Amino acid sequence: MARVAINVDHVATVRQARLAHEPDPVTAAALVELAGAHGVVVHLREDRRHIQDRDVEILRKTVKTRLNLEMAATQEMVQLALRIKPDIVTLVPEKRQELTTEGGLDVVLYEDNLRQVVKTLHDGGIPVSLFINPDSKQIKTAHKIEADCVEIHTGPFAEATSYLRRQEEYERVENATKLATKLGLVVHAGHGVDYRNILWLRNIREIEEFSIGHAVIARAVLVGLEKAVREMIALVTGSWQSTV
Ligand SMILES: CC(=O)[C@@H](O)[C@H](O)COP(=O)(O)O
Ligand SMILES: NCC(=O)COP(=O)(O)O
Repeated sequence: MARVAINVDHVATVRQARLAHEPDPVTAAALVELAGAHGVVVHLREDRRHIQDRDVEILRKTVKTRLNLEMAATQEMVQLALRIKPDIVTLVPEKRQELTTEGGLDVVLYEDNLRQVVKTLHDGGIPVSLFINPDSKQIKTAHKIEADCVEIHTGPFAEATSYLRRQEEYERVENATKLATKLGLVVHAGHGVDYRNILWLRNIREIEEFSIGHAVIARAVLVGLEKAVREMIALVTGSWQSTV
């Protein structure tokens, strides 16, 4: 059975919208672990638009499952990872202007630099995953530069608007997963995974872990809203003496 790691970035997105203290991704991480998640994922972006350095430092002390730090393959981030020592680093491409990660890391183009970054992280005792498109060249190069794991980018599959496109993208994810597994790489999958498309992806048995963020945080806002409003009304009417 595949593991489920929950990305709590967008708890921090809400907090940063007001530069407030809440909601706290550290509290969210504790709750996702209580709910049975097998890991916590955070993407420390270079522009610090959601997760902050302090969050990662505290999470390193509080996460009891596995802390997966997603980051760009830059000197700054590598030094930070070596200091904080997450359980695994996932190297992802980053563009300042993007709304979210737009594509996989081009391991073929940046082979030499990525080999060096993988080695530096390994020397620091940190396993490395590469977030890549479901493409055989990318997978073979990830294996060549001694990554431990690949996270197959499921965004194009998730965004497919017709059944035919979805089927094609699903097959790409499936073939890529099988090739990576054959080469001995651990396979994770993520981006855009939601409560509907997971019913397809869960059939790919070789995927060892799903990395899911936005869909879970978005649903949490909605399924938790009713309780939050009832609690506020109870406080206003005096029918509940809160200890919040
Ligand atoms: C690499 C990936 O697919 C996600 O972790 C994503 O980058 C989350 O962060 P954003 O939503 O800021 O893109
Ligand atoms: N690596 C993917 C991830 O952490 C979450 O992506 P999303 O579910 O927020 O699209």
